Amino acid sequence: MSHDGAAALLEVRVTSKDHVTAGGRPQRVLQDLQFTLPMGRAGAVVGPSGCGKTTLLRLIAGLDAQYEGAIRLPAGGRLGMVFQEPRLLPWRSVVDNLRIAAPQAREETIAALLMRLGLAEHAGHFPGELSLGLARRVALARALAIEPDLLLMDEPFVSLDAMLARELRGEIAALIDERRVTTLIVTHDIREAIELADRVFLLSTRPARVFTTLEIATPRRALTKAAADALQSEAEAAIEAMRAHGGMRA
Ligand SMILES: Nc1ncnc2c1ncn2[C@@H]1O[C@H](COP(=O)(O)OP(=O)(O)OP(=O)(O)O)[C@@H](O)[C@H]1O
Repeated sequence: MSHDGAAALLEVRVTSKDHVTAGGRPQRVLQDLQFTLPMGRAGAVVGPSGCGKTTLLRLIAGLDAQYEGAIRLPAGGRLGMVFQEPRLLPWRSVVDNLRIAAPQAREETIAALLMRLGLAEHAGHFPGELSLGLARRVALARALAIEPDLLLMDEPFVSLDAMLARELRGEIAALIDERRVTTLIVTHDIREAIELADRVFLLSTRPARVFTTLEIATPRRALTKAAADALQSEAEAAIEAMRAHGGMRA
């Protein structure tokens, strides 16, 4: 594998990735999985439960180097990551969590980020005092504080109630537009992906590959319900066709 950062886009080409099962046998999780995402754009990876989405994100983040293929990060190569679990330092306040992650960030930048994400009044709170929704916001603020060249998010709305999830989705969409940060979001929810991304990569069942890419041409803010419905139908038809072929190339 190779993992370097000098491209004008995120380029992912995973020829193969195996995990070892509890019984000690190799299990192919990803095979011939390829996609690209231009700088400043948002991509969403959508796939069935257990198909390998988190595995893919870990390869892109450089947390797992055991794969065949090549991954090139957008120029700069600085990564911000929001995990499913917020993973904040429990013995540090919200503002300290940001300061520690981004020691070079100016105090005003950190204060502005906390304000922007509705966290100003929680700056002195400790992670244990926060709801999951707030902790996710802190994790997002922390990832943005480092001014990443690539922002990776793994199921940022999972386990939030519908209203909170909608609210956070709107915030993230606005932040992506404002900051033009190249963003890759993993989700199992097609509608969520269509509403957030410029490009949606649909993954097959295991071993996962990208079997369809949806281009969301309309600017995010101008996406009408009718246009989102049409894209969702297109995605669902592609998934049906993929399943009908037993996960093989349709
Ligand atoms: N470290 C590991 N060792 C062995 N098997 C693993 C490891 N990590 C993941 N797996 C297996 O690889 C497959 C893909 O897991 P992964 O978590 O990447 O899928 P996912 O699409 O993110 O799932 P979900 O939608 O449930 O979050 C699963 O069968 C999982 O059990």
